[in-house]
Amino acid sequence: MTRAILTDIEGTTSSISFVKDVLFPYAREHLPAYVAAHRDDPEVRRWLDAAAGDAGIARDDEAAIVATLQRWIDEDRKATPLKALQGLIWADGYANGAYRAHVYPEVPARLAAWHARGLPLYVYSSGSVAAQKLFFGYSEAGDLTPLFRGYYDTEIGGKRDAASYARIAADIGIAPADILFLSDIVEELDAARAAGLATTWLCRPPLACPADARHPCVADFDAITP
Ligand SMILES: CSCCC(=O)C(=O)COP(=O)(O)O
Ligand SMILES: [Mg+2]
Repeated sequence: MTRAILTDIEGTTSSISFVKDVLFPYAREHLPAYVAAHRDDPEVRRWLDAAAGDAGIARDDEAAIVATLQRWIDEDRKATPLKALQGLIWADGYANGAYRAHVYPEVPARLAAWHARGLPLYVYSSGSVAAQKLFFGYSEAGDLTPLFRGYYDTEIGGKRDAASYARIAADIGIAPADILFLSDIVEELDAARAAGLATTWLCRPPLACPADARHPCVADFDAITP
């Protein structure tokens, strides 16, 4: 029996295109000026140092760190320091109205219906928790954050690692089998299943569910019956 829902964002609640064609270019463009303006903020410094450590760059070589972060954006690297810095940069774009986060049309009503039924809803995304809260706080459908009980990012572990889902289930305090994980990425669903979670694969049009799909597969949230 489903007692909680854990959802991915990109490709699941929201289009891949919004993340890749709007959010990533915004972060890429504004990264140099943001780092220059905030290099001494403790949180920014922490993530710049972490990125430098991961990349084997001297922590005082700011130009190399910025260039590395921009390359990671181009490669869609799910590196925790990059994701944290992206979240900080995106805050300005949401606040000044440069964009609002895309959500598929049926998603807000379906989340609201599950929430009204008493099903606790959680997010697990490679985007930082701060970025997730901005995303749903400034969505095209308005502020959806009251619908969510909690948020998880890669600080709890990678999305293709079964141990991450075990940690999330333990943190939520619900048996893994009673948590339904929604994602568009089969490797994430495989990892969640390995930890004992129930899974549903979102294959958004123009993609279609393959006949031999190894997870329950749907085209949208209306087809999910938890
Ligand atoms: C929540 S902010 C935008 C999402 C993001 O940065 C990203 O890398 C998407 O990852 P997901 O795990 O939601 O597919
Ligand atoms: Mg996804």
